[in-house]
Amino acid sequence: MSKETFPADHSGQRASTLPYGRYRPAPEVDLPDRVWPTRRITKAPRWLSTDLRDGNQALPTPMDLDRKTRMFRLLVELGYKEIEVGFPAASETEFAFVRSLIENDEIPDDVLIQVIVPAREALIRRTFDALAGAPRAIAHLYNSTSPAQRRVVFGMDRTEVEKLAVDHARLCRDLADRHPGRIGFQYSPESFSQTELDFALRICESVMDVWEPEENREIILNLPSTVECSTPNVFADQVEWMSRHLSRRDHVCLSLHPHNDRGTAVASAELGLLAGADRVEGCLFGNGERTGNVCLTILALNLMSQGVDPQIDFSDVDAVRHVVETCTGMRVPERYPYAGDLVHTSFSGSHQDAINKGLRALERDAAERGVPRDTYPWDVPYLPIDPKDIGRSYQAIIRVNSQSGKGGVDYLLSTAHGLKLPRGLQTEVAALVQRVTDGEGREVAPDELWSLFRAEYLPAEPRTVLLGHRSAPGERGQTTVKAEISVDGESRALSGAGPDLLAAFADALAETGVEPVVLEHAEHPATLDGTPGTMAYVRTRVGRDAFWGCAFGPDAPTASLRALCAALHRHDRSR
Ligand SMILES: CC(=O)SCCNC(=O)CCNC(=O)[C@H](O)C(C)(C)COP(=O)(O)OP(=O)(O)OC[C@H]1O[C@@H](n2cnc3c(N)ncnc32)[C@H](O)[C@@H]1OP(=O)(O)O
Ligand SMILES: CC(C)C(=O)C(=O)O
Repeated sequence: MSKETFPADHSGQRASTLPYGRYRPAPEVDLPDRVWPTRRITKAPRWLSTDLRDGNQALPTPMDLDRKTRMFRLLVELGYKEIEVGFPAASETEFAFVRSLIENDEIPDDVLIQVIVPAREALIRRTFDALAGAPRAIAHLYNSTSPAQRRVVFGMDRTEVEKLAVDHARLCRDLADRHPGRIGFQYSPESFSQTELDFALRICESVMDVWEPEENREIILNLPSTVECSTPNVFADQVEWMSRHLSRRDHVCLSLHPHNDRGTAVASAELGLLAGADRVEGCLFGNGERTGNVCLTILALNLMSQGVDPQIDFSDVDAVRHVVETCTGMRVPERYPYAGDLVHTSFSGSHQDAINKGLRALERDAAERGVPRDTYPWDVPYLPIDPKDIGRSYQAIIRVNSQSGKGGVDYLLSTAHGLKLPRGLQTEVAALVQRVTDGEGREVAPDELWSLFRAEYLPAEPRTVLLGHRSAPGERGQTTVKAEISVDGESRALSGAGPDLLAAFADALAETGVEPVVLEHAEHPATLDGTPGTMAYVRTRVGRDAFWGCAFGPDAPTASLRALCAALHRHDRSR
């Protein structure tokens, strides 16, 4: 044997020409005793939907009043209790929407609306005008804090940016004090994840000094990864560091606002929760600036998949998706977790086989234990959750193309038509289907699969037709049969004997010049074209070859004898 190492070294993998040297890694957080890695998420966080704000500001065509109202109602129906309804100072539409919610009494008593505003006086005043008459609301103040934003956007140093935040926090407090309803506060050090932690802490503390959180006067500090710029563990360290260092922590709701620039917003949010956050802001299906906000749908269903109640109703995820797609004009991609068209669909044979077996085992185990199938513990390979739990039917779970095997074919024939093909027949039908899928390079739809199966195994006009039969016990435990058949339209009366009915019929058929030997036989109750009866499968050797035949009949004996005729038909056709 060669002494060469395996796998081979990677010297073939060459340095790229990408200018990676322009980019700097995220700074590490000095937190050697971090605790988040050993924690688990055991309850749903507080959720805030920002579909109507961060989601909306990222759309090529922002939602109009009608679409915003439709989205708001959806969010309420789903169970969101904190909803950021807009940026009232941005436009007339945004302002009018907040007014319409308040004036039309659209906000349920247990739902808190939130409005966002930057640290700019005129915009803050306009925002509070929008809230007139609201019994309760959260005013969400933000300003960016990262070194780059301080330098290029504000042209300010740390102290000046801190003053900007404090002055406008004070204005918010003054306006809130004059508001007849109850206005809570949220502050976001925008671009938190790119801000030096000591400065993020300092500015949050200074804002808190103005808002004075205390018992029954919670404030929300929201930590955005405005641009996601590190692996989720670094974000988690940042969150844990803040959570540990913040004063008045008992009166602070620590919130996260992850974006998805690196494609890891969900992981960042989940690790951030482990790190001590209480609340997550995000959007349905991850809508939002650039690559989006963290996806609230995924976060919720990830919780469900771990046995934790997400407290949001995604029991009909496709209906939710429909409303979101209509309101935003965005499409949820096919492979999108939980909600994409293809995420519960399997084309590949080994997956289909395992899913098929897993679903059957689930049905069987649930029935054996007398537990309803829909509450029985889920353990089906390749399906992290039961698609039914989020309102999806099983129709699309298995689709057949050239990557598929017998498990998939069997699944479709059994779920759509109640067939229980014997294993050998499954293999044969899969090969038949493969000739189409491979030969024509395409998928075979369930209806087409059924037509293929019927044309091959359930011939409408077999050469040999069973017209009638009568059986009786014979000598030495044998069964005798008298049968009337027609072969190529010519009627014949036959009789035979054998150890069972099928063998007796095979014996009788010898009179026609064929001598079938029954090798396998199966049958089960079935309904064909709305008629209840029996489906039978018979594998017969004729000469050197063996053929499966299938037939439906009003009773098991008739179906079985017809299945033998169907096998002979296939034998004749093969010659
Ligand atoms: C990360 C986020 O998602 S934050 C939310 C962002 N959302 C939006 O911007 C959507 C709505 N925004 C808008 O409609 C408009 O931007 C408006 C109405 C708010 C403001 O419009 P304009 O007055 O034309 O200002 P513009 O948007 O260009 O803002 C830039 C100005 O605001 C300043 N600014 C930017 N962010 C902030 C902030 N957080 N706090 C205070 N000032 C800020 C900038 O320094 C700049 O000031 P300058 O004009 O003196 O240079
Ligand atoms: C202002 C905040 C919350 C924001 O939208 C962001 O930083 O992405």
